[in-house]
Amino acid sequence: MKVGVITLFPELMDGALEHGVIGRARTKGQLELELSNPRDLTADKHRTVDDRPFGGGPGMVMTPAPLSAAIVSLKEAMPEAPVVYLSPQGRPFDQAMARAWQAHGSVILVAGRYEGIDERVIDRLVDEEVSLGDFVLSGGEFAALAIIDAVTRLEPGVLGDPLSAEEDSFGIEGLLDCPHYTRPEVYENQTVPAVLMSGDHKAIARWRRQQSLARTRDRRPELLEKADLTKEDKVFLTSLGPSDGN
Ligand SMILES: CN1CCN(c2ccccc2CNc2ccc(C(N)=O)cn2)CC1
Repeated sequence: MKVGVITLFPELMDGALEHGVIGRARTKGQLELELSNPRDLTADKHRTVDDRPFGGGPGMVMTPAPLSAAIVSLKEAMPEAPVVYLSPQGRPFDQAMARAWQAHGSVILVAGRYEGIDERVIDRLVDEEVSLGDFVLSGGEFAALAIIDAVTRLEPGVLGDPLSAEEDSFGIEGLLDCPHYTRPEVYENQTVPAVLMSGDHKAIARWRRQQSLARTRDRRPELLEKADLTKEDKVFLTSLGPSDGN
């Protein structure tokens, strides 16, 4: 997987992607990260990357020239990669998008700062505007990091057990994950569901599936509409009483 990121804070991106699963994927060459800083592509002495907004108003806007130069430099290195701008105005990011970008093999992410970027850069160079959710961040970097993590996990060989990428929430046809337990068997007088201690793998799989179904119905019923449920799933769901919301 090749990921390009345009950011004014390359060290922030680098540092956050040196650890754990993602750090190992970089070491193993499963994830290639290419960063481009618009400040390095400025022409003036003060290395200016922002300016006041036309029409007035608070804050600053990222100027088009250095930002465009940074995007073009990564497009040259990754000509097939879609250019994705992270912003609250974007299409909601989801697991399907992560799978699509992993399958495509490369993506260029534009992390905005200030009040945003000059619209002419979006018109000319951005293929897609994407949002992590309805909230505001100081910059697009943390949104880019979340996307890089979600996409890299799907790269074959990155996760020890390939099934766990599938078993993540939204991996099992979009159902929420079941509860997890580990040692000690009794913790603060709380025990572990007996079925998990039974060694009956069929019963354990059924319990986990039913927990996922019940949780999804209680917390995110709209996801159930999109999930492809078996007959047994549907029988179980009808057997549940009114949702307790947890
Ligand atoms: C104070 N301003 C900071 C800059 N910001 C802004 C505006 C436009 C583009 C990028 C940003 C960077 N912020 C992001 C980015 C993504 C998300 C998301 N939901 O994916 C939330 N926030 C607007 C607000």
